[in-house]
Amino acid sequence: MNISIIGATGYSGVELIRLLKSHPEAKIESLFASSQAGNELTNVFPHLTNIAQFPLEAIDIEKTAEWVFLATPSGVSGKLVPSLLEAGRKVIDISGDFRLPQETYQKWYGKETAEESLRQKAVYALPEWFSEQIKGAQLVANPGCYPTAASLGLAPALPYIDPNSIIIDAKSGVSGAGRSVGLGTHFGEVNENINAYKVGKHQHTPEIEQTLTRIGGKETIISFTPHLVPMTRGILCTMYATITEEVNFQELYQSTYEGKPFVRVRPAGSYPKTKEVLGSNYCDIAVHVDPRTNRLVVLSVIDNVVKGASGQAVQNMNLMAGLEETAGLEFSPVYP
Ligand SMILES: NC(=O)C1=CN([C@@H]2O[C@H](COP(=O)(O)OP(=O)(O)OC[C@H]3O[C@@H](n4cnc5c(N)ncnc54)[C@H](OP(=O)(O)O)[C@@H]3O)[C@@H](O)[C@H]2O)C=CC1
Ligand SMILES: CC(=O)N[C@@H](CCC(=O)OP(=O)(O)O)C(=O)O
Repeated sequence: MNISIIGATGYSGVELIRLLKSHPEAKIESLFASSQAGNELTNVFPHLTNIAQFPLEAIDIEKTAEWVFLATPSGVSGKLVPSLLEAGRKVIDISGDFRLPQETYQKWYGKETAEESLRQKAVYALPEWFSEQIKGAQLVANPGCYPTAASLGLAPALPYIDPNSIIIDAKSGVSGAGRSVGLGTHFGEVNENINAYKVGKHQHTPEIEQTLTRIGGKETIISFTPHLVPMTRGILCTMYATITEEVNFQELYQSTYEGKPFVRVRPAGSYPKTKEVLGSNYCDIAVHVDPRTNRLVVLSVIDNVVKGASGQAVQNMNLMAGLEETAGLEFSPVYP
């Protein structure tokens, strides 16, 4: 499979290069960037010396290979995808441009995206829940990082909780904000610090609601508060919901995710840590029942750049191509 990456010099782009270099069926053919076009990949990322030698090209649809990953900031793929589809490419979009209905996207991202008729061609690609739709798709919208951790963590419980009681308290490392320099991710601002941001207005709120509504079959409105924590990679979601029907949640989660290679339901009473999934495509989940408050507490951890972006994108490529879902992704987390 010949592959192009657009946005190859960002954190998800460079993670795609790492994963695809050791994928048994994939061959990276070309890399595209924006401000770095004209430069060499190893000038931007010296850690890839003798591993990946590529020029960084200015975006040119004609020069793209059959499989195209878009790892560009929001607002870019909405403009590129029409020509990519016309050229017959298979497209995996890591950005948020094709995840939401056009109007909802414009409201929450404050940007334009593709026409709704085109947007509807995209399959929302959370593989553990929508694999049948992903197989054979030409365009997939890779889920966001927080929506991946939150949706995988809450989905099995939906028939047994009040969908409008859900509270998601999430923490992310700074790589979630991308590689470009900004005051919010400056060392002096992040180190020895923790802060909430975008309370009540984070762009992943409607995406999580859309996914839970679709899986649970009931209109779901959530409270979602993300926090920035002083680490590089990783997301922990601590999620609360009122229980409406008593079931054995541990057994429910284990049976739901049986045969799903990248979701590991941890033993009852566990406290998964972000380092236990670092650099891997796993999402580790633990469920706790608090009988005093009648609440379910779910803990879910991922590496935001792998299961939250590029690893899940490769998992989706595997499904689209009819390969083993795990191809190129069977490695252990890095520890410590
Ligand atoms: N980081 C994460 O954990 C996750 C990110 N995402 C999403 O993935 C996408 C990429 O994120 P991330 O890798 O963090 O971003 P980065 O900011 O690290 O990288 C952005 C990439 O896009 C290129 N780029 C910048 N502006 C433009 C433009 N106007 N047109 C074309 N290309 C452009 C940059 O090229 P150059 O360097 O040459 O300027 C760079 O290669 C975003 O939409 C993000 O929201 C989704 C899930 C998780
Ligand atoms: C820590 C941090 O800043 N994370 C980013 C993650 C967003 C992202 O990846 O953007 P998409 O909307 O394209 O999915 C944020 O909260 O905005």
